[in-house]
Amino acid sequence: MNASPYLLEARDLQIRFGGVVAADGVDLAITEGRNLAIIGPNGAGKTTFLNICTGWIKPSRGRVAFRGRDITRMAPRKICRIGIARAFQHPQLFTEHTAIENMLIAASARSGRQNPFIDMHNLPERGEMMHLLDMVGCADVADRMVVELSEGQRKLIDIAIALAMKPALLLMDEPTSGVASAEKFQIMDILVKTLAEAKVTAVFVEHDMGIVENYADEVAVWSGGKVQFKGTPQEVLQHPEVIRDVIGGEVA
Ligand SMILES: Nc1ncnc2c1ncn2[C@@H]1O[C@H](COP(=O)(O)OP(=O)(O)OP(=O)(O)O)[C@@H](O)[C@H]1O
Repeated sequence: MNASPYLLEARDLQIRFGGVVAADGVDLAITEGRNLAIIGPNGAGKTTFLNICTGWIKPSRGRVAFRGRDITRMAPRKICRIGIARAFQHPQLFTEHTAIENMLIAASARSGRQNPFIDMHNLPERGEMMHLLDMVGCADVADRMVVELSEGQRKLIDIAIALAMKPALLLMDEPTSGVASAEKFQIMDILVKTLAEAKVTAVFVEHDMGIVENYADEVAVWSGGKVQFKGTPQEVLQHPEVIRDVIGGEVA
């Protein structure tokens, strides 16, 4: 039973790498259904937070709970199985395979059926994987080699792979980085709609304030290894310290 009102709750996270304090008492609560953007200057500890939540880094102090369950010392594979998926800044795809083949490779890994001689195209998950590609608007490129696709399409396929794990929470590092400006909003439209349909809450690190303003329900501002503010995009993006330290503009 989930005794916590939050989907994910981080309390007092601390980690240092040599002389660098990458998390210095991080406190953050994420509510189910409220997409959260993480913003902040380079080196503030944003990616470190995602790494702690996915089990890749163990904090020296503090606790992370997912649906009230302590996951601080849990292995990444187990964290993924209980409902936290991750998508990276650079999509982790096999570029010399087609989009559907990438989906089917992920389906094989999910089921633990990693036989190199298996007839991938006849896997029972093919229908499900085509449906996921369809959800992210990539069904028409299912048989195209990933190397031929745009960065935006690769990002969407990477998200479709993450959704194959049936997560409740998807953590993304800069979902629109490397995507042509004209394509960014289109990608985010598809992404946010797909995640809402799949009932997945998104947390995304983002440097583009236009994306934050349009697609986040809440924004957490990272600075010096901790969360300095949290609020709606309207509240946060007009905060004088955020304008000065993160957006880099003149304070009115
Ligand atoms: N594995 C590591 N070993 C040593 N130092 C690290 C490690 N991971 C992160 N750091 C350092 O910790 C600090 C926070 O890094 P992190 O990548 O979390 O910041 P960030 O806010 O995501 O930055 P950016 O916006 O540039 O991606 C940085 O100074 C970084 O160099």
